[in-house]
Amino acid sequence: MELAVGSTNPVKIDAVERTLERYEPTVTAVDVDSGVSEQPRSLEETVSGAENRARRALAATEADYGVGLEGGVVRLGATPKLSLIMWGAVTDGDRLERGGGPTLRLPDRVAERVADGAELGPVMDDLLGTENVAEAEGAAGALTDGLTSRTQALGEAVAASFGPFVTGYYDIDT
Ligand SMILES: O=c1[nH]c(=O)c2ncn([C@@H]3O[C@H](COP(=O)(O)OP(=O)(O)OP(=O)(O)O)[C@@H](O)[C@H]3O)c2[nH]1
Ligand SMILES: [Mg+2]
Repeated sequence: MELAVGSTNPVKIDAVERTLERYEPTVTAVDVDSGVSEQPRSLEETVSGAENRARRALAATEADYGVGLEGGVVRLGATPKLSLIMWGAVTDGDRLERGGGPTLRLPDRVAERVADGAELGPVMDDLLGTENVAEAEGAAGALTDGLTSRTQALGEAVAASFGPFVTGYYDIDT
């Protein structure tokens, strides 16, 4: 199975390769524009980023499927707290399916800076004293003491958005 992923971040490529291992995927990383801000700030913007990445990656290749993954932040609850969300989109050029990964609350000192306009990755690096944690365990790994990782978390979004293409359960949808 040939897959085009709309990112050159190795963590995203790895998440797709590992999750879809059963289908013996050949994965091409495509440097596409997400069409949304570097740090999406709503569910809609995050999902749009994933959709654009999936469509643009497929359009740039001869792959069977285009896959897009996007991380964003949303406000949850009454207090102005931010949570990290991860969404995926998969298209075969005809249908497009979406699916989400986990949601993790951000610590207040991280959320405050992201709310002020900063991008999550660099803020996490500052907090942890790391370089490019977004290409390693990610905020998802750091905030759970390694109970999950960015690869695993993104993998859930891949599974959720790819499922409709490989099961028969959606065939009766209109
Ligand atoms: O989904 C995520 N899970 C994580 O555990 C995580 N840790 C950090 N970030 C940051 O969230 C922002 C948007 O992410 P994003 O989808 O634009 O990815 P990215 O910028 O790393 O790659 P890409 O844009 O080159 O594809 C970027 O500031 C990332 O650094 C994460 N996002
Ligand atoms: Mg990005």
